[in-house]
Amino acid sequence: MISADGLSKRYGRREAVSGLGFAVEAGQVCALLGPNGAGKTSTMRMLVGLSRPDAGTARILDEPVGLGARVLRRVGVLIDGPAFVPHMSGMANLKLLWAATGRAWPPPALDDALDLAGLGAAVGRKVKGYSTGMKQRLMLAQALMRAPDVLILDEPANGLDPAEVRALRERLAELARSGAAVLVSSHQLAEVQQLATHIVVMNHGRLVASGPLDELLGGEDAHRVEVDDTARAAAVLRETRSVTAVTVQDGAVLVTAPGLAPDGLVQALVGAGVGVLSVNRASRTLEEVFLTVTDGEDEHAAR
Ligand SMILES: Nc1ncnc2c1ncn2[C@@H]1O[C@H](COP(=O)(O)OP(=O)(O)OP(=O)(O)O)[C@@H](O)[C@H]1O
Repeated sequence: MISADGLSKRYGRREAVSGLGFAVEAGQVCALLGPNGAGKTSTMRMLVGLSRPDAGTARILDEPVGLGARVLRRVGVLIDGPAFVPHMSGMANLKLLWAATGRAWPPPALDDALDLAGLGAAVGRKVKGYSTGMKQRLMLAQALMRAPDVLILDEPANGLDPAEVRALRERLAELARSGAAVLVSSHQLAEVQQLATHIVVMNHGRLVASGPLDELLGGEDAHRVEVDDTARAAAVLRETRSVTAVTVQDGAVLVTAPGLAPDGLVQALVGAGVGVLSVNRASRTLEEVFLTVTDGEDEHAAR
């Protein structure tokens, strides 16, 4: 539903996005992650036709994207924020933005979108009196009111309080369940871990990791094994069939072994004379994965 193929963008001599490729299918909530300046916003702008790639293609629902492309009517977008007219009410601003689509008022999902925005009577007040969070929620309402098949949201949780973040998460999950493809950028890794089904991680404009969240976190194939001799255990496991990765960390051995049950690991170790104290599932946090694939670059979400 959303695809980037060889997407590249330069600003002067700086290459903001380099040969980026990924896809988001219907039913997926994909989080686009990366340290500050990694190229997330530049990528999203190209995906919705707000800027032209220097190379590569952006497609939505199998159609190439460009400024004013028809397919964009089916996309809910929150990037940089729409320019609300400050002396008009929230509702009048929504009407104005909707008028640009050439379709009759009201939009198909207006009530749900307003519900999520939770502005209540304030939707009738002038936007210039809105707080940052209220403006952000009005922006979300404009992205969601069209009942989009595709959502592309740049840091949608910015300025929202925890209850609002949760409501947003639930709504995005609901939209994905009903067949939408959702791409969100975020710095809030703990939040992303609860929301995303897939992740794409960028660093310095390039793709550094992508795939289903479960797989990237280790899934069922990763184990943490406590033994009496980590060096020997690591050597034995590296020679064991099905084992694809072995690392020693904090006095334990982390093993990835697709298709091998914990019993198999214990047998291999005990058979080689290594004492096994415990074997547990070793899923990593998204923060650990993020810091590993971005070489620990500053990430303000790590707070
Ligand atoms: N219009 C522009 N002109 C010049 N340089 C730009 C422009 N937009 C972005 N850049 C540069 O391109 C790089 C990628 O920026 P981008 O905003 O896409 O990153 P980001 O991952 O969204 O960052 P953040 O998480 O801080 O929002 C940065 O080095 C940025 O300074």
